[in-house]
Amino acid sequence: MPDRNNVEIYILSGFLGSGKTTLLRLLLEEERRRGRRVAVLMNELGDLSVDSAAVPGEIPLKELLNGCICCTIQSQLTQQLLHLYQQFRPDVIYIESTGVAHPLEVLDACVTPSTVPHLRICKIVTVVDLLRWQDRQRLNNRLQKLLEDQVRFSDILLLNKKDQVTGDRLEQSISEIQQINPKAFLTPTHQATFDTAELYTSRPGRGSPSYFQSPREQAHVHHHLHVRTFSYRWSRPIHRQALERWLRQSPDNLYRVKGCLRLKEHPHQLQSVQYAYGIPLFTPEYSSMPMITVFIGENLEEERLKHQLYELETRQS
Ligand SMILES: Nc1nc2c(ncn2[C@@H]2O[C@H](COP(=O)(O)OP(=O)(O)OP(=O)(O)O)[C@@H](O)[C@H]2O)c(=O)[nH]1
Repeated sequence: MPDRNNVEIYILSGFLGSGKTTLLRLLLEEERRRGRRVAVLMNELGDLSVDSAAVPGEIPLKELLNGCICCTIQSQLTQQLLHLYQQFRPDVIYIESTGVAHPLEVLDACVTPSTVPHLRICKIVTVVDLLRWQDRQRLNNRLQKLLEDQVRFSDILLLNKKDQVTGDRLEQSISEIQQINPKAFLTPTHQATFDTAELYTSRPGRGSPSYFQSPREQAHVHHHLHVRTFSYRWSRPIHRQALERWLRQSPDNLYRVKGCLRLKEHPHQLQSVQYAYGIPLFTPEYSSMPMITVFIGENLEEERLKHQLYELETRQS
């Protein structure tokens, strides 16, 4: 059964000036009609939040200024999300990331052992500026890659500013973008306006969100995200070497593992585990954290991986 305390999280991504705030305004208006409790988390690169004026005063808003979620202020994002949850118990939180944020890294900042019991990452929506897309060769390689990754790791693609492009060029952009991400829902938009029903419903064939809360494990799975996350709650200490071996052999589409656990070697000491790009790191964790580890990747076979973790944990005891 879904946990009633799960707050829906939507990440709004897209390059600088693509139309994220325009989209946020639209979504807040839609939420007002639906009568849901909403909160917003905004991240700006500078020390002034220009876009926060788009959020009506009655809506709880947290701002992360002076840094990009994915680079400098990941832990602040986690804290702010938890504050929003604890203070306001909203039904939904929209996160507007900076235009240079990598969606995977924003997702990474949202999914931590302390947030997963309360928050449910629903969709990543990317607003693509069609003019910028068509002109992307003028950006440096790193930014071109970022633009493509914003397309790649998205569930809903709004090809915005369609009023600025001609029919043939629109068709060409659609085809290029579909090649990069054939799974996302894609629609050309003006002023980021689209049928928001697409945001709140799972599309057939891509599965609907499901949650597993068995006594044995409490895992939290999102089938409808292109990039998937799930968490695993450990019930006993695990051999460090066995986990390292498992991580080394893990599929390439597992991008990130992080969380807390106990190792057989020091069963009384909580450990933090961090893994990205092939290298696991264990460090003692002195704060009180649940023994939950979070897994992030693309098209992960959650059931199989969870089964392997369960085997790993029980085989050795
Ligand atoms: N022509 C045109 N302009 C648009 C459209 N959608 C948004 N804009 C304009 O594009 C500009 C940038 O829009 P924002 O919504 O502020 O973009 P943003 O992604 O939040 O910008 P940053 O926060 O700076 O990254 C504004 O002047 C919008 O009015 C569109 O469909 N067509």
